Amino acid sequence: MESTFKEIGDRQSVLDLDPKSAVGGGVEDVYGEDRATEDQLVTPWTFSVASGYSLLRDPQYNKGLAFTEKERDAHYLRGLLPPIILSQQLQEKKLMQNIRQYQVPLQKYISLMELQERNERLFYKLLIDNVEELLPVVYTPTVGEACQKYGSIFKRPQGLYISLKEKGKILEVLKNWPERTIQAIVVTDGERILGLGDLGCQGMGIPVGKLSLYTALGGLRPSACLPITIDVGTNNEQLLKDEFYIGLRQRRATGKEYYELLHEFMSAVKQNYGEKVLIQFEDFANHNAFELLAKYRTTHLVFNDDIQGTASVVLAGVVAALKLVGGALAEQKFLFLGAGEAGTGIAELIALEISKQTKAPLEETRKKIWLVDSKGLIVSSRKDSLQNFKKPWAHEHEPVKDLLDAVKVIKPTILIGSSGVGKTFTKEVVEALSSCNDKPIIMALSNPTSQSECTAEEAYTWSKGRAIFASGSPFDPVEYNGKTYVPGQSNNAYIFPGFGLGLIISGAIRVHDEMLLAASEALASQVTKENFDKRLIYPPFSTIRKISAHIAANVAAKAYELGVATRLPRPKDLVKYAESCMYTPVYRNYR
Ligand SMILES: O=C([O-])CC(=O)C(=O)O
Ligand SMILES: [Mg+2]
Repeated sequence: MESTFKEIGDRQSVLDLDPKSAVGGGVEDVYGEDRATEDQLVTPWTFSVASGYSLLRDPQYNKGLAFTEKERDAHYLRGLLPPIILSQQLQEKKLMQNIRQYQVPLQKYISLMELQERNERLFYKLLIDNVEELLPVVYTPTVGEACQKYGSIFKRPQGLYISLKEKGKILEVLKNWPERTIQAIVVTDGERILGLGDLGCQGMGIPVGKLSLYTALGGLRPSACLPITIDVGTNNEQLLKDEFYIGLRQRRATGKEYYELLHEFMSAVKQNYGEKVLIQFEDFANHNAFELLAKYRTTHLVFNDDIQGTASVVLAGVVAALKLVGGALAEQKFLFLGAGEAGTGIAELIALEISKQTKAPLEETRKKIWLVDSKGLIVSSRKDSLQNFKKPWAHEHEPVKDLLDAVKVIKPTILIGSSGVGKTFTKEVVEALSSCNDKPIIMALSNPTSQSECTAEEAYTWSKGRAIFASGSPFDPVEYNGKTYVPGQSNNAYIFPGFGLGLIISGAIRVHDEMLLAASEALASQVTKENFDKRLIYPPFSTIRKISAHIAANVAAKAYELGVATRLPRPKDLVKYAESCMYTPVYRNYR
């Protein structure tokens, strides 16, 4: 960055960023051992610029109309801005007014992405201060539509694209990224974007959105986050025919070709960024997701958000819901629609937790959990034809052809939708579930909203107001029989930002399942009496940074306990430490 500025012109100024002006006394955007590295990179909070003009065009440093008189004098900004000076607060007010004028969610998305590319601190300030309103814009459901149209709304690359063309050169490609200190990577191959299927290279919207949440909800520095899309082609015929499609125009590479590229990628990441860089696998198709996770979890700091992040958030919701409904986890009967990453991932984590609580072997606790896939209930007679990740769930039972029949014979207390297919919790299904439960727990997890197994309104109406309901994408509160019901959002966004923060502040080098249980426990413990009184099983997103600090602390504590934390000595108060490490996007003063 420094050299770029130096090269542009002959005039130079030194931007001296005053650490005292930042909330947290200047420790805000550095973590543990990386603190030294980061300080070296910007020592002492200084970098050179050629002109105010380039300063205004650098999203990391630009403050727009918030540059002070002194800064305008010192950094060649005179005349480049209108005379007025706005506070960050007023800038926020103006932006929110603008965004609210847009009726179409995608327009809001585009304007927020433009802000991110123009003034990063203002983007994050806005997102943090208006998280409940803006989360559905930068994240599900709108991000799904953005990916579908990414080819036409794409303006500037927001992450790294690694395609088959880069085979043999991935290390060089990583070096093209301007930031050297990377702490978190979210990577997709675009094959199963939310419940929308194969969007190929246009899946980039997902790693970009997830990493925005890493910063806004979990406090990671934006510059330490790297979104990556691996492009091995797409099997989406529509995209292949689309003249504006931005990815490789070929069908997906599979088998050896696919795994060699992925292996080169994983090795290059470790070589370039070290073993403490976190790699989050996101929205891979089932057939690769399980294999990649199994292969790399013993050599890299990785987790799969759809398998493990989702599992952790759902377990937390179930534990909280049982406080409303009564009964122990081990007494519940679970039925899933969908036996892919989310379904089997959640099922396994629940079985693990029951096993931990009751000391019963995992093979026994799994028997409380039943899964339905597109061919009906997963039962032992189907075992030979099942994919490996489904086999643990093939219990002894007569074949059952569909979800409705499965609800009738299994009589679950908790129904979980993880199929990626919308409108599958029909009136009959919800009524059958409600006929055997006073307070049926329904989780319709598939995203975006169009793929939700049912809507909040349907769940409350068909259960006659008795359901405890949560969904992957947000729904507005519902009026039913004069009462207002507020649905919960059971989305891995509650977990991954704090989870990642916990891994990073402890210098963890591996992810273990116990760490996911620790995250889940921390989230469930953040549901207050006030939330329960409203029948909420998750705390509101407005308190997410506090929640993330608690999750991070619990995860870090577990990492130390398991001996996979490398940041020594262990900070005494991990919650305080996590909070002190979080990036805050308040403007800094430039001397
Ligand atoms: O992105 C989300 O909203 C949750 C998620 O991981 C998915 O649906 O794949
Ligand atoms: Mg996902």
